[in-house]
Amino acid sequence: MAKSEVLHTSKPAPVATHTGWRQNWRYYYEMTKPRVVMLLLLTALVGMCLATPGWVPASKLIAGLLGIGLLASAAAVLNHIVDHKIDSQMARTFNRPVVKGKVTIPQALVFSFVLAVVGYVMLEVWVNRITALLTLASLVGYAVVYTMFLKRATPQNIVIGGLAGAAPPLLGWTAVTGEIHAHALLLVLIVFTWTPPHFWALAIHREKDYAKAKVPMLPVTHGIAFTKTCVLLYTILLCLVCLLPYLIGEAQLIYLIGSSLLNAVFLYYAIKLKYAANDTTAMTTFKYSIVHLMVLFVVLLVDHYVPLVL
Ligand code: HEM
Ligand SMILES: CC(C)=CCC/C(C)=C/CC/C(C)=C/COP(=O)(O)OP(=O)(O)O
Repeated sequence: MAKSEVLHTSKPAPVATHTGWRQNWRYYYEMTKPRVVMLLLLTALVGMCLATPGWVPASKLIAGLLGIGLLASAAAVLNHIVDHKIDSQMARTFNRPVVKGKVTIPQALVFSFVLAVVGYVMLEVWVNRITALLTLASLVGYAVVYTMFLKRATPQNIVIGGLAGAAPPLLGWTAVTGEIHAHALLLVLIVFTWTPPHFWALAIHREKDYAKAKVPMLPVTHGIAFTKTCVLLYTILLCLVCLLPYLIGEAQLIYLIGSSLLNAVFLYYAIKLKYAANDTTAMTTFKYSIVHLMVLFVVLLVDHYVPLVL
C-alpha cells in the first residue's frame, strides 16, 4: 500500500499551531487551486479577446482577470473548508492545508472572504456590474451549490456543477462588452461539455477513494464500465460542439484544423479507455483533457488574431 494511503485519517481538522502568515503563505496559495484558476483565466481571456474585433482595453483586461481570478480562488478556498472531512478520507487530498490543520477553518474563511471582497469590488468598480454579479454567481455555484449540495447528493453533481467552472469565457466577454452574447455561450458550452470526460476519467482512476469517502461519483454509483461509456459519449458530443464556432462563423480555418486534431486525440483516448484500457489509461485521459482545453483556447486566440496581424 502506498504511504499516502496509510497516512490519511478521517478525524476532523485539528486546530492549527500558531505560525506566521509569511511561513504559511504556500498553504494559502495551495488552497486557491492555482493551476485550475490559471486555466479558468485562460478561458476568460479568450472570452475577452473574441468579444471584440480589436484589442481588449488594458483596464478591462487587467481588472477583469484579477477580479475573476480572485473570486475563483475564493471559491476554491471555500471548497477546501466545506470538504475537509471528505478530503481527509481520500489519498489524493488527505494532505491539504485545512485537513492537516496548517490553516484553521476561521483563517481559511477570512482568507476566502478577503479574496472575494477584493475581487468583487475590482469587478464592480473597474469592469461592470453584470460581470461582478455573474462571477459572484459562479462562486456560489461552485462553493455552495456544487460543493455543499450536489457533490454529496447525485452522480450528476459535476455535470450540473460544471456550469460554474464553464462560466469564465462568458465572464471575460461581459467584462469587455457588458452584454451576454450567443458566441460567448458557445464557449461556455464547450467547457461545459468538456467537464464530464475531464473529471470522470480521474474519478475512474480514483473510484476506491470516492467509494471510501462515500461521495456518490458516477463510477461509485453506476460502475466503471458505465462511466467509461459516459466519457466516450461526452467526448463525441464535445467533438460536435467544438465544430459549432466554425459553423456559425465565430472561428475560422485555423480553429477548425486545430480543434479537429485535438478532438481526434481526445476521442482516441476515450475509445481506448472504453475498449482497451490498461492501468494508466484513465489518468492519461484525465491529463490529456487539461492539455486539450488549454491548447483549444490558445488555438481560438491564434485563429482570432492571425487575420488581424497579417
Ligand atoms: C465541476 C467541474 C470540475 C470538476 C469536478 C473538476 C475536478 C478536478 C479534480 C478532482 C482535479 C484533480 C485535482 C488534484 O489532482 O488534486 C482536477 C484537476 C484540474 N482541473 Fe478540473 N474539475 C472541474 C472543472 C474544471 C475546469 C472548468 C477547469 C478549467 C477550465 C479545470 C481545470 C483543471 C486543471 C488545470 C487541473 C489540474 C490541477 C493541478 O494539476 O493542480 N477543471 N479537476
Ligand atoms: C468564480 C468562478 C469562476 C468559480 C469557479 C470555481 C472553480 C475553482 C471551479 C473549478 C472546478 C473544480 C476544480 C472542481 C473540483 O472540485 P472537487 O471538490 O470535486 O475536487 P477536489 O476533490 O480536488 O477538491
